[in-house]
Amino acid sequence: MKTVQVRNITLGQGIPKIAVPLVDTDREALVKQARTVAALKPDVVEWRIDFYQDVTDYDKLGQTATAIREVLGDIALLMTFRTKGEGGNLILADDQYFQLCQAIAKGKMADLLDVELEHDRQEIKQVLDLAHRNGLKTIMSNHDFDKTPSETDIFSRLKEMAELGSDVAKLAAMPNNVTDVLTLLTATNRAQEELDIPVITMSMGDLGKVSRVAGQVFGSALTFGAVGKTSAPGQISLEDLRHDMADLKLN
Ligand SMILES: O=C1C[C@@](O)(C(=O)O)C[C@@H](O)[C@@H]1O
Repeated sequence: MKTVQVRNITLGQGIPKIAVPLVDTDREALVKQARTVAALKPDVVEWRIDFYQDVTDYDKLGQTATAIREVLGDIALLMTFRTKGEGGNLILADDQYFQLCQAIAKGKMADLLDVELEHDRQEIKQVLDLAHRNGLKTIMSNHDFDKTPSETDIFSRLKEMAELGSDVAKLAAMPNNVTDVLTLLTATNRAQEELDIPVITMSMGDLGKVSRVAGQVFGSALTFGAVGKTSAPGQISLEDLRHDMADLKLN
């Protein structure tokens, strides 16, 4: 598997990296929370801009990104607009979604840009290319909040992300039983063996918590941990995650 370097972290190597989401709605609260999170030194901070009140005002978005960036020091910043259908907070028409991604890339607002798979594939390719030309790395993502797709489906979605040219492929799915958790883990293991980009997966909810701590065993390169508010069901606190992952570390 190829690894991906972002600032001083290497995704796809060693113990999974930890990303902490920011879900506040205004600049002041975001900068305050970013300061609290930065002091805890996670590998990545994910700004969930679908919660930000001025997300469609690109000047304000850029200014807030700069303000967050200033308090993060060398911690990598991931910017994510999660659409409502994939568990996010807002609906955006496809053209607005891509305009937003383009503004983030052109403005070099982040180190990493989340791009969802369920959009027009040609537009996706263009936005990935634009991000790369502006020095951003990309994480393509796909979410199913109701169920867990089949192993073949999970694998082919992750593979498609790699084929589209993303640096990293991510998939989160909701399990309805233990077999679903195993399905996600099996697909993850296959993807990390067969794809040449790092893979991030998680099984959500309580049943899936095991997948959030055992990434090193099954092949997920990063896990999301909360400081205060969570951004998805089943997310574990940063503190517990660190503790549990240290216990499970492979030597
Ligand atoms: O894609 C993901 C993964 C996630 O949904 C989770 O389940 O931890 C949390 C989101 O904030 C992030 O964008």
